[in-house]
Amino acid sequence: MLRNEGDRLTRVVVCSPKIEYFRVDDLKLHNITELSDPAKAIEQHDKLKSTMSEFGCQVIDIPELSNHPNSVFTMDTALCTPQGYIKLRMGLKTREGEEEWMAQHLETLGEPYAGCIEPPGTVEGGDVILAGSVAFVGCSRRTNREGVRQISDLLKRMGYEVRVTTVPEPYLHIGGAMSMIGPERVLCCKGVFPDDFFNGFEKIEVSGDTFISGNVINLGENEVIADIRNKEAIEKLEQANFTIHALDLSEFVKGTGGPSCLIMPVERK
Ligand SMILES: NC(=[NH2+])NCCC[C@H](N)C(=O)O
Repeated sequence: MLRNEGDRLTRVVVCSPKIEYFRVDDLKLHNITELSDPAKAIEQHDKLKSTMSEFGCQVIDIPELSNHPNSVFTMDTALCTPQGYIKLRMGLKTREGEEEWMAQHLETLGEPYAGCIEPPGTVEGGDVILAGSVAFVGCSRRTNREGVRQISDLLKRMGYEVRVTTVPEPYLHIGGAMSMIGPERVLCCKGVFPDDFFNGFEKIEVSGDTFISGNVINLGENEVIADIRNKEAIEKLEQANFTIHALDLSEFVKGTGGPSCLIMPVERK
């Protein structure tokens, strides 16, 4: 059950890189810029998992989907809501199949099914951020207009006010440019969002010079996980009295992912 990405993280699904993430035939087709170093990637991912466990979050680690190097980026494949999970539909051809794989794992975990995105709609998890009574949705290279229409319908039926914006380059998803950092607080990149987009929320703004400048994992209680290179966000959050777990996630930046792309939050309280 997840109502607000700003709440405390209590249960998460991750997928440790073992074989598939290091076995990429065509980097471009998988939107991966560079092959990562296996030993480093495994160590970095272990640190991510232990940071979440030590915070008190249950971490469920599922095996990679074969021939799907991007399956380590579990964020994108489903959306957990107050009524159960929504099976999404990937916008990148080489990721097709990850939706069904994740749906099966969520079923095993006892998550109720709450709907799905049908063709020709595409929606990736990085483009939907639940924030209590509001849902922030990005229309992007990965989430098309029809996908936005379908996900908006599903979320409105659950009582969400849906706010949609177009995600500009260099961001892949809305989640590269914003993260919830508390129930009514967001970290966001300047110049990306309409002026009234975050009405009712308190903003901490960063200039946003990379595709993941606005991307952190909200653990809850003013604690976040950030990539060590995300200096401006770290500095601003420190000034706001946050505790930052600055992790080196270089091997996943090579795969064009930020910290939150590596987790599928199933429950927040
Ligand atoms: N939510 C995210 N930003 N996920 C990053 C996904 C990266 C992956 N290479 C892709 O292009 O699909």
